[in-house]
Amino acid sequence: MSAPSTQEASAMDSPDNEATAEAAPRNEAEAVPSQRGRAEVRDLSFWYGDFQALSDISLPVLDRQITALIGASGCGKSTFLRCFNRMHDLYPGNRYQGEINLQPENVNIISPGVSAMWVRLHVGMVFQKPNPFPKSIYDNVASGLQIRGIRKRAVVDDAVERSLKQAALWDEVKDRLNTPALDLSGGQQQRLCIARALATEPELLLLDEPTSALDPIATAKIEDLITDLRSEITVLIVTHNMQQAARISDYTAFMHLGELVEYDETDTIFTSPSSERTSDYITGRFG
Ligand SMILES: Nc1ncnc2c1ncn2[C@@H]1O[C@H](COP(=O)(O)OP(=O)(O)OP(=O)(O)O)[C@@H](O)[C@H]1O
Repeated sequence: MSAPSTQEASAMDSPDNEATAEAAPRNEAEAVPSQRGRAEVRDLSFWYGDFQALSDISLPVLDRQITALIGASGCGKSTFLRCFNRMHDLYPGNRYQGEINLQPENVNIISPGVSAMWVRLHVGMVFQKPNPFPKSIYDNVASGLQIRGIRKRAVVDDAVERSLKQAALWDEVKDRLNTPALDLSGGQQQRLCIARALATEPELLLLDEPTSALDPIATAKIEDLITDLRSEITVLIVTHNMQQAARISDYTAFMHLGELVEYDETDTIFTSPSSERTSDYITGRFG
């Protein structure tokens, strides 16, 4: 990762950013075993204008683990995820409160003193619908590196190959890297978007229902690649699919009406949740 600018460095040094990975988790996060946090969310609230969409959420996002966000439609899963790459900054009137401290830099990434561009270079995001640029396969994956000023051909070539391999797409595209990305199938396009996000070696990868637009075979390939990435990268994934959360995640956070109801190891959430609301949701009694 490149060093942040002076302004960003000073933001890191500010008292707002004193939380550390080892700091004692609070609220729901207390159930979590001691393990290194990639990000620590503390008392996060968020407003769309006058509407409060998130209330006082605290949880850790553990390093090189897959954390799933589940909950009924409108509970705030996407709103929560989008705080991590400052997507909400694009619209005036939106307001954050609290902290999301990214490690190892120990930067509160929702602090106004930290640039959204810096955050997006450290936190990658993949959306529900595949959205490749209308460029070649190679240029799609190389785009994030170019934004970072990395132009040396050999370095970019290596990063493109590594990322496409990580996204389990290399074997299918290695002989046609200069053909249009939009000629790929939907499932291939989504794996390309994952490769594009991985190319800048993000500390955290956000996935917002990455398989909801895909058929079961393409979905299985994406699930396999996410679980293969587990040893290398930290993943935060929104999913409507309970089976998917149970299959691929290590930890699960259940949200309801903008609040975090329960956060625990995925096995515990699905076999013996402590909240009746969680139990009702995962057994299909509501939502
Ligand atoms: N741009 C916006 N302006 C105002 N309110 C919004 C905006 N986007 C979302 N909301 C509201 O914020 C709440 C949370 O929405 P969000 O999309 O985060 O929920 P979700 O759990 O991701 O839902 P889904 O599973 O249906 O995608 C909802 O009440 C929604 O109507």
